Amino acid sequence: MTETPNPHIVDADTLTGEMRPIRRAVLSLGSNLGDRLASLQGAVEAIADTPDVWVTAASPVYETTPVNCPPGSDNFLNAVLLIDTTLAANRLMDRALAIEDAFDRERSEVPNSPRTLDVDLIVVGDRRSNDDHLRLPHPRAAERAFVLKPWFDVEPDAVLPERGPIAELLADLGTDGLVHRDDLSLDVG
Ligand SMILES: Nc1ncnc2c1ncn2[C@@H]1O[C@H](COP(=O)(O)OP(=O)(O)OP(=O)(O)O)[C@@H](O)[C@H]1O
Ligand SMILES: Nc1nc2c(c(=O)[nH]1)N=C(CO)CN2
Repeated sequence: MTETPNPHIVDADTLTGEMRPIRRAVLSLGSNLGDRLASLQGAVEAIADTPDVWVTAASPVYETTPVNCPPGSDNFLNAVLLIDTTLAANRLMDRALAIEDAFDRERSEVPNSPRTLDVDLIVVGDRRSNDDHLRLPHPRAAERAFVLKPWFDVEPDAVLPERGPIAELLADLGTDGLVHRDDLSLDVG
């Protein structure tokens, strides 16, 4: 449900027909199972192949210590993508889940269990949502250096709505547990 101060104001996601604004979105990619780089690169290609989505930047790749994961979990590779899209945010969420499935993502009852691919929506324009299916901005992004650092690399002046400039959030959080893998990169074509 989109939050808007005036219920008669129609959110962009409820518009039908030809007119849809282009919005900038930030996607976080993660993998700590299988061929991690291949999964991240595959996700970039699948997102780039999505109609009405244009990938504008891929961040550097970071090797990151698992945060709030089961004991013994392996390190992640994490990166961030900037996209422009005219897709409704819910359609983008559906697409992200389908891409995870295509890369053999298994869903477990165990929170934060190892995964071949995680595609999270961090922000989609100024869209707010508080559905189980789609929470925007991502409710845990502000506490995640593995999201904020790669995002900062590609958009240093970005602001996380209601939380503030990501540069400030990152300065408070620090970057312990993150290693820039300058031997790895994502190709946006
Ligand atoms: N902004 C969002 N990005 C990704 N998934 C979201 C978002 N908001 C809600 N979801 C929902 O969360 C579910 C995916 O949860 P998943 O198991 O991938 O969480 P996770 O990535 O392990 O943990 P976290 O949400 O803390 O990153 C999906 O059902 C998806 O619809
Ligand atoms: N380092 C790291 N830790 C995590 C990650 C992640 O992508 N990287 N994702 C999580 C749930 O989405 C939980 N913990």
